[in-house]
Amino acid sequence: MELEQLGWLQDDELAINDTSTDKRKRELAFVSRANGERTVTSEWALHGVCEGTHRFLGGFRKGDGQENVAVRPSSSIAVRHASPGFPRLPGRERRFAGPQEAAERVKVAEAGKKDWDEATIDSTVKILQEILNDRNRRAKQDLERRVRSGTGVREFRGRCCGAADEPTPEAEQDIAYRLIEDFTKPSALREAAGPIMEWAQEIFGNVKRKGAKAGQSMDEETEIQVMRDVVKECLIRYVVKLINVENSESFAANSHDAGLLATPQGYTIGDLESLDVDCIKGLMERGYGIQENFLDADKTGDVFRELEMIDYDGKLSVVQQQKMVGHRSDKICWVNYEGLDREKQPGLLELFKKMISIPFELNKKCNLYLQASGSFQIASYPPQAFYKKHLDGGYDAKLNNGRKVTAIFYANKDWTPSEGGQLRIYKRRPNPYQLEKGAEEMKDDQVEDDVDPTAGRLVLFRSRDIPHEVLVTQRKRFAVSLWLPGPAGPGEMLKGTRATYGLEPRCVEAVGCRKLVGKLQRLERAGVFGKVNNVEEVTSVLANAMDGASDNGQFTLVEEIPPGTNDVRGSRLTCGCPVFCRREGWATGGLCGPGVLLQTAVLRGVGVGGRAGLNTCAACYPTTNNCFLLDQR
Ligand SMILES: O=C(O)CCC(=O)C(=O)O
Ligand SMILES: [Fe+2]
Repeated sequence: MELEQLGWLQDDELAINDTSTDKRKRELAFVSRANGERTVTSEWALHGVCEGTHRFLGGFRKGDGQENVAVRPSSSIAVRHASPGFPRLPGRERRFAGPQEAAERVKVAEAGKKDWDEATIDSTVKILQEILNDRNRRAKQDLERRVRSGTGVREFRGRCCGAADEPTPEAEQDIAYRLIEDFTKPSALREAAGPIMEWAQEIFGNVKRKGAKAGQSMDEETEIQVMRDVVKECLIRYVVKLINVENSESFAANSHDAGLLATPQGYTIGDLESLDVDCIKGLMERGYGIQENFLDADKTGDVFRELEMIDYDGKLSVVQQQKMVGHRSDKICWVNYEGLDREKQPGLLELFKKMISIPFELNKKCNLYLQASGSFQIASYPPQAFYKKHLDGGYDAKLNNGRKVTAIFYANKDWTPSEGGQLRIYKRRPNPYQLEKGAEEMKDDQVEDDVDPTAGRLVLFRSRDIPHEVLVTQRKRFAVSLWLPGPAGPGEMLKGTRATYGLEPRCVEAVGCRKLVGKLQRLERAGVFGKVNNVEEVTSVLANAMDGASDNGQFTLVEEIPPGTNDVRGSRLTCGCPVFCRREGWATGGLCGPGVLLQTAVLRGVGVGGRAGLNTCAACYPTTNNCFLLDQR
């Protein structure tokens, strides 16, 4: 097996990639440490993504000095000896830096930026470019994966495995593509060169200091390689951070794009506590949630007056599409935040800001992988208008317009049921993933709720799953809608528990996990959703691979967490056991055999004995690579 060092993750942790040509193995990344003998004998962890049905997302760390490490996603990969390129490194437990920490570091580094002279910056930019383009642009691909992780945004076509670097016409339109290109062009790298190099120097200095303390030193060749790896990692992290900031800001500005993942870290445009737990729970469980007073009465009044003005000014028009004739009779226009008049539209400004924040808040609290969005539809339904039953999105190629969640705000004062115009919500249809797993197809849509378009009310629903209509209205009725794009697969369901919606996922460190057969071990960087105590639901916390799409790599179902603590007594550890593993006799009944057993179809419960506990390590978000160093595809 060939191994390639992907780069430094944090001081003394190294990411290693299996570079063998077998595509199924390609994306495995080991996070590892080497001892002086250049063999993996100390603690190691692994994280990875295997393509196809054996994809797994997750990671754990084991603490004994075992030399053979094998992962069996679809075939076995054994790390017997680390690659000769392994540097001598001091050993120390260390967590990965979170984005805040990274941002702090960037800030520190930025402080000294001015001291860099032109010639040094020029040569640094050359080095950075070289790193990005080295070895079939591996660093750039890594950057791309991190930028795109979880977004469902198109992959670069034909780029995998170092294919030709020709962007397709579509790629050029793709926001991720554009941002990556923008932030890696020479002029942008000139700006970033100083901070990145200073940051890298700081980390490198730490590594050396720690090495010296432990009486270890690197030879010159190793030192160069290590520094290069550190620079590469800093470069990628720095650019990812800039792109995330750019992404979140652009949606308070003037973007019409379906954007990148709405990453809550560092989000400052609006607050991320606008939604009630019940509203989120409703969205996750029955497919729709309702929230009153999303905007206060004064601001809602402003919104109403501003909508009246828009209508009065003749800015709204009927939808001309042939297929819509007889199907809807409202008038609409599309507006984004930047298109608003700061003086004359304070209500809509406030509303847009709050609605733009919704995907960021939902991503913080659920596993929906929503993208940022900033294009609002303003609709006016004159008396007798309607919008017949429809879905806003779908799953198959024809219907999938990317929309995952519909958010609608109403500003119509004192609405009474006799005035009609209700949003009629039908029962959530089972999605293809549920059908595949045996859920029953629904023959006819059944009415679930009639929602008055009352002032201050926000409705969220699953665009792909909830049939809905607007009943004939007797009075003019306004609606402000925002569609939040997101991938159809991930996050459609969280399995194993219903108690975790609306709770912030966080990393956990599981101490004292015992596999069914074997000794006490540590389990790190599992994800856990909040601290709750819900006896009714049996499992109160779900800790899993955080991809939300599958049970792959899912580890921990926790039975109870006493209120107000993160300590867990009597948890159960689960992990997947692929059928082939059992066939080949690999199933030793636990997570940590000589082979790491990874889930495909069957889940196994593994007892966790004794002192099992989950301690939060940091509030974090699954797709930001800070606790899961994963590329999520
Ligand atoms: O205005 C509403 O309540 C719903 C409108 C709607 O379904 C749509 O615009 O797709
Ligand atoms: Fe709709």
